[in-house]
Amino acid sequence: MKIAVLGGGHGCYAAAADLSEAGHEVSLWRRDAAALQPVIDSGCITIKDDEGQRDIRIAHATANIGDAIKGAQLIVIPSPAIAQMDIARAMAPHLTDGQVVYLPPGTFGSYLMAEAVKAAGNKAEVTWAETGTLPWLVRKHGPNTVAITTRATRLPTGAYPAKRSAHALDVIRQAFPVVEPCEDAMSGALMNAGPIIHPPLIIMNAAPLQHFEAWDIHNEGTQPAVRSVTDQLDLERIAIREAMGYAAPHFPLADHYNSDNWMYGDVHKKLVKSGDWREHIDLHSHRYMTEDTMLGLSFQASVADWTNADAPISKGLLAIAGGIVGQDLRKGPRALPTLGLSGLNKADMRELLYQGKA
Ligand SMILES: NC(=O)C1=CN([C@@H]2O[C@H](COP(=O)(O)OP(=O)(O)OC[C@H]3O[C@@H](n4cnc5c(N)ncnc54)[C@H](OP(=O)(O)O)[C@@H]3O)[C@@H](O)[C@H]2O)C=CC1
Ligand SMILES: CC(C)(CO)C(=O)C(=O)O
Repeated sequence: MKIAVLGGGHGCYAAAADLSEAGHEVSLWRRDAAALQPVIDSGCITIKDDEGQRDIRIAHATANIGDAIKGAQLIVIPSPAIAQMDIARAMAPHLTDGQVVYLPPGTFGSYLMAEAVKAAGNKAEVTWAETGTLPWLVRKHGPNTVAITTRATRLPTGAYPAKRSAHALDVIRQAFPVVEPCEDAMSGALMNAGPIIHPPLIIMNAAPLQHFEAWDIHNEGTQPAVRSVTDQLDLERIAIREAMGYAAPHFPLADHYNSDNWMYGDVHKKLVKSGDWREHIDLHSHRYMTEDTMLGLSFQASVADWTNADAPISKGLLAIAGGIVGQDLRKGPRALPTLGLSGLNKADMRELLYQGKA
């Protein structure tokens, strides 16, 4: 299948390499042309994983987004949510009927990006979908080398508009056989693990993160108090899902630590052992704050308000994060009131997510 991968981060390079190795014809686009040059020059991305090290040929690498998207059945955007609106605007002139765009993970970006593309004047019948995590635990080890700690074993995925879920899932499954359907884009967004795992990790580790040059939030940064707050935050996410009427499995994050039922299987020990997560995290600019907290947790807290679900941990963490960055994160860019969606009743919200905005 022809697949476009959009973005320049760890996940995009893993996507381009893995999907190429699986036999797909991949076009990799990133906005930073100079940074892409090593891939263009060598024609390859090197994978390091349990199978060893190998060079994978990438069919196309380009800084022209129109060229990357042309003819692609599937467009995969494994980029942080903060990149989504810029990428939507850059893609808008080029999307065509039948294409499927997959956001692993999404942060409700499938709804926002679809509407941004329509607002830019492109009325093509494109289906958007999102899941709860990146299909790889991965860090770059060089300008065209990725170290993949593991791959996802389950990818719960919701589509926007949900009436085209079957088409979206059929296309995505060709690239990601472990995809599992969930109700709609909001259900997919409420599977996102980033806003659950990262806010407690960065807020409760704020002092060591600012004191030490590098700190491993998953190793010494994950103490019982942090786990306990994370578990409570995740129970709030699940209560919100239930208040929305979404069915189990809810992918409790505790499974990531205790079992092999979660999206990556039993991998937490491997992640800690890799040493790749001992890093410098700037509390103002790192995506754990700008993506998972300012967008993702703010979205979750607003859905809690909208469904009248009790969510003291979500709101408490959001308030402290707001204190760190000096902003009222209740009014974040993805909070339902900011999106103009908080006035809908549940039936109208369901209809919007199923049919798409008229
Ligand atoms: N890495 C991991 O193991 C995991 C990641 N995730 C999630 O997966 C997603 C991808 O993560 P990861 O790959 O690590 O992210 P990165 O932090 O590596 O992504 C950074 C890249 O995003 C691109 N980018 C940033 N802003 C923009 C923009 N406005 N327009 C276009 N491109 C932009 C930049 O490309 P350029 O340099 O070309 O400007 C940059 O290189 C995130 O949502 C993350 O939360 C989830 C679980 C695990
Ligand atoms: C590994 C994981 C799931 C937790 O930090 C992640 O999201 C990341 O590193 O970006």
